Amino acid sequence: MTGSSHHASQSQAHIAPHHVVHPRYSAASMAHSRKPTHARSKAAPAAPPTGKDRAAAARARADMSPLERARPRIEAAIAQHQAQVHEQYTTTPTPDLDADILVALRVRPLLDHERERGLFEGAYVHAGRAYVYHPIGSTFVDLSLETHEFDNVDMAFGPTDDAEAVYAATVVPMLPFVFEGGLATLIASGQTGAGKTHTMTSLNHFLPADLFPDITETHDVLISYIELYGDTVTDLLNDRATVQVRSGPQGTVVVGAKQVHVETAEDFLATVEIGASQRRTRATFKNDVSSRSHAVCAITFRSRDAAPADEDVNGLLIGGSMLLIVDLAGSERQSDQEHHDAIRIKETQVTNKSLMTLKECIRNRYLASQNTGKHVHIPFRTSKLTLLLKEALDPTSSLQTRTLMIGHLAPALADSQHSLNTARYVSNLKASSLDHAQTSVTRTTGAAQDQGATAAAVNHPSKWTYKQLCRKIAQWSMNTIKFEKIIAFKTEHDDGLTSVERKLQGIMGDMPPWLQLYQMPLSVWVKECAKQGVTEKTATKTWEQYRVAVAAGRKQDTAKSESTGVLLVH
Ligand SMILES: Nc1ncnc2c1ncn2[C@@H]1O[C@H](COP(=O)(O)OP(=O)(O)OP(=O)(O)O)[C@@H](O)[C@H]1O
Repeated sequence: MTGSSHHASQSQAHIAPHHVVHPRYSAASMAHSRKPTHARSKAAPAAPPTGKDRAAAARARADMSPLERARPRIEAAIAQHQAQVHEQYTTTPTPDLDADILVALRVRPLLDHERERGLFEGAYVHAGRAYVYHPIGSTFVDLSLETHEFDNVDMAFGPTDDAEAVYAATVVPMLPFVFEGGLATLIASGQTGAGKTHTMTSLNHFLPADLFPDITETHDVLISYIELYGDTVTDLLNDRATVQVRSGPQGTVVVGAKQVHVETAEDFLATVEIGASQRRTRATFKNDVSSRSHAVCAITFRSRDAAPADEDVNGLLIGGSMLLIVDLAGSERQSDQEHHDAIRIKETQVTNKSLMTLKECIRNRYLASQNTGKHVHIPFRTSKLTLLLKEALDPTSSLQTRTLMIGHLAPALADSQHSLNTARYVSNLKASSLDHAQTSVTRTTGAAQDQGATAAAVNHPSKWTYKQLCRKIAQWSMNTIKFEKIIAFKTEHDDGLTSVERKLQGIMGDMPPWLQLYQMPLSVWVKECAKQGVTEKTATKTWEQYRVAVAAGRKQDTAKSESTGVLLVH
């Protein structure tokens, strides 16, 4: 395993200092660093490029996305950041496997077809931490990279960590807990094509070797396999018969779900294989066999010494001595749907709705864990998925539970927004862990906490007044740039509407000055500054300082789980 864990109590202590590096690689120096000179001197002398060659090269460049064009510079900046991270972190902390909530991130390898499409890596794992690089800026010239470090995850797996390593770190430690009557839940989340099914299938593949034949001496092993699509729940081990998820006096029951008794490793594998083959899949832009539904494989270990199962329960009761393996449908963004037909758009909406409900439950679980004394409602009943996961996620569950969410990240830099969403999703779940909340509360109680929170909020440029923003720009540019001449503060726009009215009418492009500046391409900024007689060097330096300030402010805002920095890609 490349990485592993952090005790919840360590998550703040481990926040890295603000990673800002200025690689300042020129295209020429990059060429030097990639090709050793002796190699070039041995090569046959190249013929000087003709006009035709130059035109072809220009055409090829125009066909490339800004990211592809900037690839050498981006990769150099990332390599430099990674070298820094290696120096900074040399050990992988051991996870606290007794925590009620554990979270992991897994970055899969880049696939051949992705490489062929010119995609390249933008996610990384080192020493139990996951890093996501996120490009900012819309053109080749003003590109920079944000670095996002996730250090409150319990485990992090990189592309070279194989399925067996993931199984050994996640499932194996859960087994004694399950045999002692606990409910262990493993949930795979992440964007479509990020590797959720790949992981969950392999966990089921390794499991029988650790169970059979010994387990059969003391326990019956029963498998149920169901699929959730919107409010429709289907039994994958019973010809896709419709079943119902209900909450009753005994707990959550999947009424009518078949429980298949397996006695050997072969039986186990064959049953799981049948269930998996019955899943609803469809080709999406990102994945040829995308799972368009959530799948839940429940493995119950019924002790022969225990009282016989409750005869009133007709189906699967989510309870103790159970391993729940949950493969969520992949999340997709609006932009991924451009290639979809009407059916797939509908599927995506259904999927996204249930994922949003799960997110809301996680958010409210976090609020509930903050010990504010207020009752926080967690809307488990809003979707079948969350109702089914209620016991696993409800802090007031009467069962002994351990829940591990593995967030899956596709490695491509082009997928960084998805990767950030997934990493934040699991980070938020970790923050809602009862163990984590207790340690945070003891470390940050009282006034110190309030002052810290206020300082963080004030530090982000979005929280500065317009005057403060102008003053900062003046200060960084040694009183040469008058920001108010570049971006005016207007409460009224040219169309006579106020900001609020524009917002209500959904008029786009109504950005506050701090965001206008953040999104302004460097070339435009330099041109505007030149009108005031400011040199390109001063304008560029000021622009860079501002982006660093935005990243630093954001780092403090999200200090619990994520630290950010900026890599300037030159
Ligand atoms: N760790 C890995 N090593 C090698 N290949 C992987 C790995 N993870 C995923 N893949 C490959 O990536 C592709 C997509 O994986 P998978 O179907 O598991 O994604 P998914 O997240 O379940 O997608 P969806 O949500 O669309 O169902 C598959 O071809 C799979 O074999």
